[in-house]
Amino acid sequence: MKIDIVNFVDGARNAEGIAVVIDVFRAFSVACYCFSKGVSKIYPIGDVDDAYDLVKSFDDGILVGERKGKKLPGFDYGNSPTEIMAANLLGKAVVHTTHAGTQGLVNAVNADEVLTGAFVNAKATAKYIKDRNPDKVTLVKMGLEAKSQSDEDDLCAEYIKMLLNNQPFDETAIVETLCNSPYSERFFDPDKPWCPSSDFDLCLDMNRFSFALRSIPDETGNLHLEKVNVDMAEGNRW
Ligand SMILES: O=C(O)[C@H](CS(=O)(=O)O)OP(=O)(O)O
Repeated sequence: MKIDIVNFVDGARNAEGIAVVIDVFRAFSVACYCFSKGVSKIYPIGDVDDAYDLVKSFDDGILVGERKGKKLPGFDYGNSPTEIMAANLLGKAVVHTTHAGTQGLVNAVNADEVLTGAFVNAKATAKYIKDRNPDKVTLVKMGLEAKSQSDEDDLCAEYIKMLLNNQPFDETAIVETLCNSPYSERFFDPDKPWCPSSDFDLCLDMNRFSFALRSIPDETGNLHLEKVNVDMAEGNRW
């Protein structure tokens, strides 16, 4: 299995094999928490106006997402796992647009299969890939605003790569590193209430979920995320 690590929208566009689009803070942590709250579907969208249009086609649709970290006008929830955990989302269709994460999914058009990447389901994602045994895996780090490197996505890519290679990785050290990272400061800044410290904790709740999220087009051509439960006991070497 050849594993490449690439960056941002260009990296997503050129990703081959199984692509894992990684966005720890916060898009793909949020997506996992949405499924844990019983949403029916998540539609990752690039353009904000497309999100406003798409949600109108659902009786039970809600808008989740951000630009510059803040909830968008008319949206039901920000890109915040804390908000998602407090919401009643059973059966809702989530239309999700974010500055970085969802841009990677909509641009990963050359991959055979596209998955989301986050710490909350990293082992399940790696196990899913190992079971598929692909020739090529591309780990796409979306970083800050899909423009610059960020510690959490770099570490998550390294972590998934080590899991795929059956190598040990100190998960406690990941959390410690991120506690002291400048990329985590916004979660502890009283002037940024849209990034609560509980989001930091929820995004770093390592391997809380035993499912992978696949991004696949539906019959109308819109992408949606599909939850794939992964048997973590059978053949689990971690
Ligand atoms: O909502 C977030 O935390 C980020 C903001 S930014 O793009 O990294 O500045 O959005 P996401 O798309 O989840 O990375």
